[in-house]
Amino acid sequence: MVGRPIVISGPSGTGKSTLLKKLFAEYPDKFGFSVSNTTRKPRPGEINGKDYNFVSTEEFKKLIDENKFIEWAQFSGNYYGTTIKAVEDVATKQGKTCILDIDMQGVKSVKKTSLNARFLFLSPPSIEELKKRLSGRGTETQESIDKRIDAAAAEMEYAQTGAHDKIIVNDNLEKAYQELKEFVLSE
Ligand SMILES: Nc1ncnc2c1ncn2[C@@H]1O[C@H](COP(=O)(O)OP(=O)(O)OP(=O)(O)O)[C@@H](O)[C@H]1O
Repeated sequence: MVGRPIVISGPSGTGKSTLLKKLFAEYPDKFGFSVSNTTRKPRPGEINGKDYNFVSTEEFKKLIDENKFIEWAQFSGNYYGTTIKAVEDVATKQGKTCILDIDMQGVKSVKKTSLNARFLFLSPPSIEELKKRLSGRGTETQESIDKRIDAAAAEMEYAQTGAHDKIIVNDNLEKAYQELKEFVLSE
């Protein structure tokens, strides 16, 4: 059965990608990501509707004006964004439960739509541990780590307001994965 969309959020470096990778590997037919819209040109091998929904800048701007996006952003001259329809399509076209990996602003935005999503917050055991993971991942500069730690504090504060249906602390990966499975399979 296709469940309500599931929104997973939490500070950068908490382990969302790691846990979702495990989930998709174990349940390839049950869960799916939405396809983003972009105005960037397709790279060789990229398939429209699968890798991205490739649209013109004009079309993209029209979707912005019509409030069709959960979130959108502009990077190096191109627009990228997730539409409400793209989330609905995961259920209607792929027959899967949609999983959205987004930040606090995205969570607030989804709450304003009619998507009727379930919200999961993944928390690091502590800010200290989060710093360690971000450094250990080796993908960020010190400046980027500092920025992510600042944003983490705001995310954690927001989670205290009861905005989520479930909070999982990722102190032990296997334990966090079991809790994640219990939550996402409970519908
Ligand atoms: N329970 C855990 N214990 C120790 N390290 C972990 C644990 N879970 C994840 N990690 C490590 O922490 C780092 C950050 O994890 P990951 O990249 O999955 O975070 P993320 O939340 O997806 O971040 P972003 O939002 O920036 O994509 C990775 O190097 C990962 O291997």
